Amino acid sequence: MSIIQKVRKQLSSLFPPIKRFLAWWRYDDQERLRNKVIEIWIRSAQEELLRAHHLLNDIANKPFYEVDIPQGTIDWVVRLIARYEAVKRPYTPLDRRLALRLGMQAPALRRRLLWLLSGFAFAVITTFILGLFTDFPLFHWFPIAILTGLFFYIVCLYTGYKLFPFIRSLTADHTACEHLFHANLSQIFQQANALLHSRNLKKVPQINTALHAISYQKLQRGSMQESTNNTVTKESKPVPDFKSQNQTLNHHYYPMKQAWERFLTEVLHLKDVSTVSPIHHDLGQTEVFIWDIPSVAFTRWEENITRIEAYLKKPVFFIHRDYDGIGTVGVEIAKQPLPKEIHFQNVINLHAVAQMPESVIVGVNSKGMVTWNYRKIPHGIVAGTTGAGKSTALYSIILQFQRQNHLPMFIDLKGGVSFGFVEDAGYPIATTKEAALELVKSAAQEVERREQLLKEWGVSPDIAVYNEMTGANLPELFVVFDEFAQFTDKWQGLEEGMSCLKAIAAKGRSNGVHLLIATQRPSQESLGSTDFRSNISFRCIGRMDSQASSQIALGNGAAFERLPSTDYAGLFIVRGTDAPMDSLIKVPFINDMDFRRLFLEYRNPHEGYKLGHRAMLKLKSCDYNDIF
Ligand SMILES: Nc1ncnc2c1ncn2[C@@H]1O[C@H](COP(=O)(O)OP(=O)(O)OP(=O)(O)O)[C@@H](O)[C@H]1O
Repeated sequence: MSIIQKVRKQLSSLFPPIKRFLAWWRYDDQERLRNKVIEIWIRSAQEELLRAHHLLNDIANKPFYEVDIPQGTIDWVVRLIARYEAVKRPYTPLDRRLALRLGMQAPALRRRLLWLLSGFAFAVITTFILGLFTDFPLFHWFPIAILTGLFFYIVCLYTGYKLFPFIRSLTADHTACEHLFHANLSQIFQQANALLHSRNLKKVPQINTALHAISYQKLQRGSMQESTNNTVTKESKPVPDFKSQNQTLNHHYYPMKQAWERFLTEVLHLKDVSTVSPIHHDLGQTEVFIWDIPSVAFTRWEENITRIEAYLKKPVFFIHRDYDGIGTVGVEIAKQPLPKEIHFQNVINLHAVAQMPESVIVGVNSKGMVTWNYRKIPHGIVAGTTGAGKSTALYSIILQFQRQNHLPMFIDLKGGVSFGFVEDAGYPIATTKEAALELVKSAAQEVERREQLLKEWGVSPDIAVYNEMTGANLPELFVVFDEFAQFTDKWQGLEEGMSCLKAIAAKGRSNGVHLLIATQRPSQESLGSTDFRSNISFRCIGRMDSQASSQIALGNGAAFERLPSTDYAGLFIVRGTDAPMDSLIKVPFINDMDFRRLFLEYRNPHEGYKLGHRAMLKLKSCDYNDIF
């Protein structure tokens, strides 16, 4: 081996760590800091709630006359739970001072120091060079150095580490906070809340006092609001009073009475509809009409969702077969239509999303965010006619996969028009059918390899448990098809490709290999056999241009009948999410440029991961938490 080759070999072994260091320097600083802030935020909220829960537990285990805890402490517990009940997000611990302190301590400080030093060095070198060639008095270097240092420092303030927009986005982004709350705190909160309202604790006079104080305050606040509302709407028409808690038993007047009566007579062909009236429950964002009409079967309500929406001019949220277990049909109506457009940045906080490793946000319905848990429902399809917003839906899901450190792999047979750039961030992409076949084959091999690994380790259920037990870092893989029909056109590799896809669809869940398929026109041919289709249970279906396509995608005509024929961009019917079946959602909008920018901000942490091979090149992730 010549000397040059030896040197080159030595140097090449240096490159990966240098590359990794540069990637860390460029991409991870803010990410890590934000994750840390969120972690601290959640942890302190958790501690708070746990303290409250333990205290309530203590009280519950004592006879009520032996409770000698000061009233102030009990007030604190009751208020804490009431506050979390009203606003579902962690509270004060994320104050500006804390975040700022964190921000100042870590990378920002380091970066600013670097700028300052470079400014200083620059000034010294310049004055020295000037001194060499001219009779520039050298003692001037000191004020010049100070000025240049200051200049660089100001530059870094503007271009460097931006913390405030993050705080603003985190505190303003209520939905994301709610999601964080739901993922991390809801269980402990519910336990504490249930305990607080248990029969045992209601006997404790101190708790009663605290509860009364809170409800009194609420009442006062309510009456104040009412009086302000009255002054504002003095001239408006009187509104029927449905305030009595959350239901009305007024059988003569209920909201949308005329519309309902028309629906009952014209669609359900009932006579004398004035004698039937629903019980009305107001649930905040939605309202339920509970109908007790034995002659109308549940399926007739379900079949007529589109008509109900047309008569009431409001979207149906869900039809309950047995509302509250009282054997009657409950038609839940959203009070407001879905927003015309919601922007990705306002709904999805990528830093919060990184904390929820099993699910991604797909969109919002009338009650809030709708998520897809890909560990439970491993494969998905996004379909819709041209302009339905499939790409947008894919973009927001893919960005979330990426931030959760999973490994999306792309098959873009339009020659890489949509996803070609992902290569720049180190993600695999196939742009020809042959390459696609290779990718699909190696994904299927990966399923087998992982199956083997799980068997060897005796880990029965899934790859997440395997990772936890062995300390391995096997990423969840997502094979994303941009337009599936292009892959399933007749060609010689189709049969082999489809059999690999079937294997992934059947065995991918426990092995962490997923399919996400986008297509314009779902058909028998383009979606393959029924058993393949039935394994793809997450459905996100936009407007379809025919009843038949909707039938294939959803098993009913909803995507053709229920979704409007104009202005349908971003509206989807979803299945396999945490929302009720066939929920109508709006997908957040993100344009191509923003998607590209956000995607390229983050480099593939699993670069070099060899699919289907036993030996893997693992990028060892550094634990930079110690900077705190
Ligand atoms: N969530 C959304 N909210 C509002 N408008 C949207 C949304 N998604 C998409 N749109 C609008 O619809 C247009 C088409 O969106 P997109 O390219 O995602 O559709 P598509 O279904 O992928 O279409 P094609 O199949 O032709 O590629 C966008 O340019 C945008 O104006």
